[in-house]
Amino acid sequence: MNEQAIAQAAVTSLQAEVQLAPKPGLVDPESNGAHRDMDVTTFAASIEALTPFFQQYFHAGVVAKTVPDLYRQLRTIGIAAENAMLAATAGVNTHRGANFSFGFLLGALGWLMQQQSLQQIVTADFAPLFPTVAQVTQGVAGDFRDLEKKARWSHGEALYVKHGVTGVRGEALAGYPTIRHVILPYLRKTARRGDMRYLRLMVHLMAQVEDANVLHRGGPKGLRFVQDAAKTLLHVPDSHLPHALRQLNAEMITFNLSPGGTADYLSLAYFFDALADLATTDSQPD
Ligand SMILES: CC(C)(COP(=O)(O)OP(=O)(O)OC[C@H]1O[C@@H](n2cnc3c(N)ncnc32)[C@H](O[C@H]2O[C@H](COP(=O)(O)OP(=O)(O)OP(=O)(O)O)[C@@H](O)[C@H]2O)[C@@H]1O)[C@@H](O)C(=O)NCCC(=O)NCCS
Ligand SMILES: Nc1ncnc2[nH]cnc12
Repeated sequence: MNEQAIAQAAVTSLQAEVQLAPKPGLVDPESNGAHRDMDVTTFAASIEALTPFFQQYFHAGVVAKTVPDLYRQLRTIGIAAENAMLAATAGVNTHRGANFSFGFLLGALGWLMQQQSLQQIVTADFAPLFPTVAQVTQGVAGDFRDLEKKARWSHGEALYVKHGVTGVRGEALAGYPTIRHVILPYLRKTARRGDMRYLRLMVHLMAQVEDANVLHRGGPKGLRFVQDAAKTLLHVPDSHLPHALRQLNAEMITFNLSPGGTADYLSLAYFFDALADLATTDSQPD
């Protein structure tokens, strides 16, 4: 298994997410959703800037000697990656959350692959990866300490102080339960590839993810609106889903709501599908 192939899987996953349409409140080729400061070209520039860091995350895991060393290395790379992204997007936050999640997942995967092959990990439904991520990210808990001393809070820090919401950090510390218990079981049930499979996954995620972006913009009422609207769409047939999603997009633009966390989980879903494909191709005799 070469490092480049795994890093490239992350790149193509982010590209696939932006191209998927229609995504209520989010950027896609049809609509910029509830965003005045970004479009598909902003995301293309962001992905290009992040590309070299994905291999660095994975390689850091492959060569790490201890988990604390790996954590420190990943956060150092992560800050450099975030700065490169912001330079490429003129300061617009396209993928801060995605960079965070891909960074720790790629690093944990590299660490795990010091002992196991990708085929073994995929055959086990990625089960060993989640406790490994939870172990590697334990240092993230420090992000929640002494926040009252900080002059400025990020959106996530403010949500933690005001509502006790832990956002993407909480997911990482818990070993990404949304991937393990929502995304992967869904992907295993729906073998068909294609947009409808991911649009339906998006609806499932919007119905249950405590999306920090939606909370930041719309508060608990905004989050309830998005989750209730998505629950309704769970029962819409495939033939009617694109139209219903476009209608919800119009409403979310009106209310200025954008489920950025759900978008990142879609990227991660494409990524786990790509890893399963890599494991399959890698196991086939030449
Ligand atoms: C840990 C950081 C991500 C710090 O960021 P922050 O403190 O803001 O953390 P959160 O708000 O908790 O979440 C950050 C992003 O994570 C995504 N997200 C939200 N909810 C969830 C969830 N429940 N589970 C998983 N992921 C979630 C989301 O990211 C996506 O949306 C952003 C784009 O949408 P937009 O609405 O434009 O966002 P903003 O511009 O912020 O809002 P507006 O001003 O426009 O209204 C984009 O980031 C997507 O990826 C959340 O935004 C991390 O930045 C950090 O610590 N960085 C330092 C470097 C580092 O350590 N990296 C680790 C590498 S291993
Ligand atoms: N397509 C998208 N639109 C808005 N925010 C996002 N964050 C990640 N992907 C996104």
